[in-house]
Amino acid sequence: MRIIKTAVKTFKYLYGLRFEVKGLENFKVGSPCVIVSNHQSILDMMGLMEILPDGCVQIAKKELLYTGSVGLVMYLGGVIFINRKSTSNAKMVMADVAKTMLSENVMVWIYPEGTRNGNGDLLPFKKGAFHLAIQAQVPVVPVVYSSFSSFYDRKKNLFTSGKIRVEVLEPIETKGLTPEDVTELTNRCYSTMRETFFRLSGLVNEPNGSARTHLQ
Ligand SMILES: CCCCCCCCCCCCCCCCC(=O)SCCNC(=O)CCNC(=O)[C@H](O)C(C)(C)COP(=O)(O)OP(=O)(O)OC[C@H]1O[C@@H](n2cnc3c(N)ncnc32)[C@H](O)[C@@H]1OP(=O)(O)O
Ligand SMILES: CCCCCCCC/C=C\CCCCCCCC(=O)OC[C@@H](O)COP(=O)(O)O
Repeated sequence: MRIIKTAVKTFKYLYGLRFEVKGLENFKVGSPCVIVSNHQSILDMMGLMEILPDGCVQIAKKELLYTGSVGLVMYLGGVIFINRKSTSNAKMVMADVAKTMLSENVMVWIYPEGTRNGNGDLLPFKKGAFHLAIQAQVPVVPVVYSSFSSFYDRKKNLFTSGKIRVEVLEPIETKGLTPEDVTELTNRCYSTMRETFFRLSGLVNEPNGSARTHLQ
């Protein structure tokens, strides 16, 4: 993954993107942890590699394994593949990940929205990442990337150069939590990340829950 990271980090110069990063010290939890971040597009791969800590593996949809050389590189890079369409299968894989995290002292990076989302807000979170953290009794470390909408037109797949703000938030402890606490933990993480997303993106969180730029 270190090799992939070095290679992918250079792409930002190609695309004229800059990253403004805050809170990297929050990765130093001194133990495995589950990192959760918002997911807007394939460009997130650059954002991922920009701050990816050593000894951190990612959870990906299994379809990506069958994307030729990229799938092979991901496999060799230690990416864990899940079948999003089968909750029972995904649960089994994640239960194994909880054990491996502790035995091999690795962090796990998951996109709790479960899919790319360029709508200028966060999708409701899936609960797998939070079950994993509670099963392994490790902290959740939220990471938020500002909206790409200021420089990336998803429909035309075109983008100009731009700055992406990234914030690593305070770890959320799960020691002592049980599966009954998953919904509360998910919601707490969701609201903290959504608030940060609007702040970093210069968006105002309308009372009815929608978002608009404060420039409008
Ligand atoms: C030069 C070029 C080189 C290039 C090289 C390559 C460079 C890149 C390398 C890095 C690659 C990074 C790749 C990133 C790719 C990212 C993706 O693919 S994102 C899509 C895949 N990821 C996810 O989907 C993760 C988020 N999803 C989940 O966590 C889901 O919860 C799930 C585990 C998949 C289950 O799906 P679903 O059933 O839809 O989810 P829920 O509604 O949350 O759960 C339903 C139900 O089940 C309960 N539950 C969920 N998980 C668990 C569990 N682990 N244990 C127990 N119970 C679980 C949950 O609580 C719900 O029940 P409830 O009664 O409603 O509470
Ligand atoms: C066209 C822009 C190209 C920008 C290149 C940026 C750097 C790319 C680095 C490596 C390229 C290969 C990365 C392969 C991993 C792709 C990750 C990804 O974004 O998969 C989508 C998945 O999460 C969710 O799938 P869906 O949104 O549900 O379907």
